[in-house]
Amino acid sequence: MLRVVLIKDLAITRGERRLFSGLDLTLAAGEAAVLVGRNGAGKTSLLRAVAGLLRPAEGTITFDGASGPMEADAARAEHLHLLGHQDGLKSSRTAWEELRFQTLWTGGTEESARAAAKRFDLLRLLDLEVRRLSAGQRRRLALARLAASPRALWLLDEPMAPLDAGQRAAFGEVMAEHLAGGGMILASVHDPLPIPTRSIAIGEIGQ
Ligand SMILES: Nc1ncnc2c1ncn2[C@@H]1O[C@H](COP(=O)(O)OP(=O)(O)OP(=O)(O)O)[C@@H](O)[C@H]1O
Repeated sequence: MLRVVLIKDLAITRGERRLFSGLDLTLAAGEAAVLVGRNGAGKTSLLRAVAGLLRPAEGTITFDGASGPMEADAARAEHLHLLGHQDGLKSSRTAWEELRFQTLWTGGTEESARAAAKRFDLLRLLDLEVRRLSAGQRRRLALARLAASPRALWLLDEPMAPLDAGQRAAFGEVMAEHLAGGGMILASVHDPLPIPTRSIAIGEIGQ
């Protein structure tokens, strides 16, 4: 089980532009941190770097388990879930086919997929093709997939954006349970999350 993510002296460059440098961040089991900053500051880029999809210009990102350092590729493959702006859902499958397939693929069970669908009020929508869902419904399906999969580190890129007030509250409860179970959350946000978090300013002077 992943217990700690350590980011040390990180710098990220896109094209010719240095987005930030000298970023240090430690995230331990049970903790949530939010990345805040203007549009284009580099919040998404940082999440992608933690997920291993973007190579930092400088610095290190390392992962520790209960018994010490973990190999980074294995830690990412087995313990991390990135939810980006694009929900990453296949549009021609039904909501249930997609939720079931992806939950099983990431180590969950049919029961956990069904429970997550209920949690995000998706039961009436499960027979619909993904392309027929609204933006908020698609996000709820992506969040159900997240909740149904046993992954310790949630990397969330503006997860609340298309959700209505009721669904934001429901997702807040799911996040709180994830943290209480030893999970970790690193999220890019423009609006606060409904859980206790630490704020990390991205792209400020000195970074
Ligand atoms: N492939 C790329 N090549 C060059 N520049 C890129 C590339 N991808 C992103 N960028 C630039 O990197 C910068 C940071 O983008 P990023 O998506 O990380 O910002 P962000 O803080 O998440 O912004 P927002 O709040 O708008 O979502 C932006 O200026 C963007 O144009």
